[in-house]
Amino acid sequence: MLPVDQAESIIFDLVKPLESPQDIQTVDLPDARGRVLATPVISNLDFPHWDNSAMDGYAVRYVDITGCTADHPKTLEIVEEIPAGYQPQQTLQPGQAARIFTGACLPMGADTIVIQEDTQRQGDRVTILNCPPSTAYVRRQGSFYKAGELLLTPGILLEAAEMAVLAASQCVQVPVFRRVKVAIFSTGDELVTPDQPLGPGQLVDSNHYALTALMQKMGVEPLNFGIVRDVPQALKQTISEAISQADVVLSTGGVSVGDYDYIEQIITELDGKIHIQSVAIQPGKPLTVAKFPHCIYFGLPGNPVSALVTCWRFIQPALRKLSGLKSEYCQPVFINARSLSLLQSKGKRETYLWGKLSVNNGEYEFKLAGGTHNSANLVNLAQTTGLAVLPVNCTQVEAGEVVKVLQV
Ligand SMILES: Nc1nc2c(c(=O)[nH]1)N[C@H]1C(S)=C(S)[C@@H](COP(=O)(O)OP(=O)(O)OC[C@H]3O[C@@H](n4cnc5c(N)ncnc54)[C@H](O)[C@@H]3O)O[C@H]1N2
Ligand code: MOO
Ligand SMILES: [Mg+2]
Repeated sequence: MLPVDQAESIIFDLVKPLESPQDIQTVDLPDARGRVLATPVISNLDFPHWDNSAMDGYAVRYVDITGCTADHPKTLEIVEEIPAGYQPQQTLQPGQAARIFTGACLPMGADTIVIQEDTQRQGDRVTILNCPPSTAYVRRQGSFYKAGELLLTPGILLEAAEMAVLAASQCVQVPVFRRVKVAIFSTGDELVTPDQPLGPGQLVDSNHYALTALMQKMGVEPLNFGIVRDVPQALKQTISEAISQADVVLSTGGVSVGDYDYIEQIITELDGKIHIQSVAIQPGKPLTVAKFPHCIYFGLPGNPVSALVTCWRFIQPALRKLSGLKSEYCQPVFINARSLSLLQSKGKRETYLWGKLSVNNGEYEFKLAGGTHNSANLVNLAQTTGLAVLPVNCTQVEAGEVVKVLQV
């Protein structure tokens, strides 16, 4: 049994991120959300594009109003009104001001904005009652970003803020990495789909739904290979198709030591190289990891909790790396939280106990899910947001103590 951290680094090293030109595609801007940026984005626009006003008020020449106060006000002639989107026509001369609004271009000659609250208007004249600092409320062209500099770096996930940056820089065709293809199948003679009647000893293939949902959430492309019987020939057929079509294969079941557990044997027959056969993790011990020339194979344990916990712990970070995300975005997130519950483990394997991670009065808390903690019990896995981690040899964490929690 490999320690969890060793298994983690073997998996991470096996994964080679998408980076070749064939892995890059161009998508229309509206379709870029949730994708990973593949090449640097550089804009030929300055941000702000022009000197403009940050407030509604008057554009002035600072020299004209220096030192003025309510007791010693200064009156200026208004020569122009400049709403946003309008190109100023006048250059301010001594003693002149322009009415200006937030986001509107600064007229030539102006260097400072006086907010309208500090003024009094009389027809085409304005009296300045308070002198702001020089250059107040002026957003200078290029002060946020200079054209030609790096705007967005590759390997980032495109979400709301990045979409705004792309749109603002008029990047309407976005270079992104293609979606990673993940083949999913479940193995077991006992399995039926949710719509089939349950015969004696049968069980619904819930793993398919768990894994597909997680893959959809991650933005990868799941390929559904269905349920495969515990028949070596059928398994061999499915595995060879899956490894030829996908970047990653996720199967569940058939990786333990039972007479119907064929996965490792078939991987070997198909010339896959097995790197991991079991991990000192509870649940999830028989996790099997193998490499084919163009594909990584994860044989997840069949028990529903074991399948999902190994995915959260190992597969999600690996898929992030494969998708082209920078390594700083790939690591699992662990949080120190105060446990509200007594946590227990046999101490032999690194133990993951499921429950709710939440924040109370600014402090993270972990509450163990009620009911039975058994790798076959998927019922109390619902609503899990964190997995408390008890290291090997740690058999108990008292309620009130701090525990490391994997955020899921
Ligand atoms: N003698 C030993 N037996 C077992 C060991 C061991 O070390 N020695 N390890 C146990 C552990 S730990 C686990 S985890 C399981 C893993 O078993 P497999 O990966 O071989 O999975 P199966 O035997 O095919 O199924 C296990 C369990 O899960 C149910 N299952 C399977 N597929 C699905 C599915 N798609 N959806 C829902 N449930 C599924 C299946 O019915 C079994 O109950 O092995 C232990 N045994
Ligand atoms: O590893 Mo198994 O998942 O303990 O049941
Ligand atoms: Mg088995």
